Amino acid sequence: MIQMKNVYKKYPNGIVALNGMNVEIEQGEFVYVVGPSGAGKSTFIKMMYREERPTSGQMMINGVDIATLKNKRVPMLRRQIGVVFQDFKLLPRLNVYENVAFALEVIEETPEMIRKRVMEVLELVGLKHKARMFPTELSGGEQQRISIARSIVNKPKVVIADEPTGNLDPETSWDIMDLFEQINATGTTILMATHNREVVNRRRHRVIAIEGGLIVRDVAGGDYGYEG
Ligand SMILES: Nc1ncnc2c1ncn2[C@@H]1O[C@H](COP(=O)(O)OP(=O)(O)OP(=O)(O)O)[C@@H](O)[C@H]1O
Repeated sequence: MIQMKNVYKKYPNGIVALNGMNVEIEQGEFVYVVGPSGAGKSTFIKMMYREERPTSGQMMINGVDIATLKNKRVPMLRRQIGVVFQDFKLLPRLNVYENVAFALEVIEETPEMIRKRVMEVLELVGLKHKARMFPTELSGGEQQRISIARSIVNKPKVVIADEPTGNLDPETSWDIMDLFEQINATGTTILMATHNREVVNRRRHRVIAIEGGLIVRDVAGGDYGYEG
């Protein structure tokens, strides 16, 4: 479970990105985070995997306050959380297999276990046959599939996605959404910041709308709610 209590974030340049946020997200929920540009969506999401720290307030994940978590404990936290970005962030010198295996190799799993699990997630995203290819040889949609495979290889409880369909055409975006729904159906929490109105309106889930660093709307099965 994710719980934010009075989370306030002021960047060193003086900008207040989060202005006292309170939210609770239960295990297994699918949550969209929407709002205008600069509203604080990315900052909100970055709090969840300790990419940024609150200036004040509590940021709890499964009972642990990650706002005050010691740096040496952060890798442990990140193992429970998968992250997917708009621009994929695959390592260009590693092939598909190696990109996905990387997260497991750093926690020293056995080679047999790594191989089995990597092939399993590549199969799930439909790209087992491209395991030896490099990121530059793949389409945007395929690269995003690989980054999703990488995000779930550790069997995290939560997958956090910041604009995962932002660089993809509409048709590919639906395929990517299907994958997130499939992952959610296994009990994994999905938290997704998005500007994709079509997706939010057609695949209904909880919607948290942020404006000026505050939650202005929080509705189960809500719509996108913004024009343009
Ligand atoms: N690293 C940073 N240093 C200073 N200010 C920042 C930093 N990151 C974001 N901001 C500022 O914090 C505010 C919120 O930014 P954030 O990226 O969270 O918004 P967003 O809702 O994700 O926007 P977008 O939809 O455009 O990605 C903005 O005013 C932004 O300029």
